Amino acid sequence: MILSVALLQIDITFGDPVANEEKVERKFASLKEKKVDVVVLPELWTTGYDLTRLEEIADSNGERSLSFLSRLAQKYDVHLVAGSVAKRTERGVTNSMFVINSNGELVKEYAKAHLFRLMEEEKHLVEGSENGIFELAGIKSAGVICYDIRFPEWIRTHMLDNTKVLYVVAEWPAKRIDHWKALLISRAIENQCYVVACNRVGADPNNQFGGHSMIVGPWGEILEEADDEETILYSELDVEQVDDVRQRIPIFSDRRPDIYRY
Ligand SMILES: NC(=O)CCC(=O)C(=O)O
Repeated sequence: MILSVALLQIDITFGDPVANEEKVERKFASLKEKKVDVVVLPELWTTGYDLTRLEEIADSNGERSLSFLSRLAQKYDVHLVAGSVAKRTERGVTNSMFVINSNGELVKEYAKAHLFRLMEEEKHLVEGSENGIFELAGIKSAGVICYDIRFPEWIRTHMLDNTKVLYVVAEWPAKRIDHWKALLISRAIENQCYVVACNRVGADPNNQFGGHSMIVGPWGEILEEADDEETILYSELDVEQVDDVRQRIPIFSDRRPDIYRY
């Protein structure tokens, strides 16, 4: 089975959900003529890291973003791994990913589990504790958010039941872009899965963001990589390749959880 993906590597207007929705709408209109199965957006694409104004700009229960995304999914007949948005909930604001199918239905919601202190997330956001596993386009998949990729044990938790595609949405700064690339390739090799990773570009008052959105294959090969400009990155994933690699080096059946610490 071939899965065709399009990653919207965009700049994000700081603290301005309306401007960001307008941009995303324009990007959808410019998607290639050929059929795309899944469109991926970056982390916190409605607000950016304008965390001190979340009181004002976070999305109440995600309602506004869900309605916007659901309309786009239906209009363009695509599934969405819709980055993440600042969602106001009863227990605080979460950094939440919405996965929406082409009928406009919410398939999965995942709240970022590991908050990133270097960008002061822990002062303004509350963490999630549920996994990001879902099925999309008939493929067992998982989604995580940015800093989460530094936790191989969390990613492994998502990959144990034959998950084949790992989506990563991010606002990863340029100064650590070498870590971004190495971590994505490592997560693909050690889990023998596709990694579909969408970062943002541009700057906010505190950071310059690095782009280099990537699609990595289950053998660790970079299939597509963007530079640090706004772009739409396309790729076609041959999902059966995951089974081939897992048969060649059967790490999942060779694991020794009886001797591991966690
Ligand atoms: N938005 C994030 O979680 C950034 C993570 C990051 O920059 C890192 O180095 O990790």
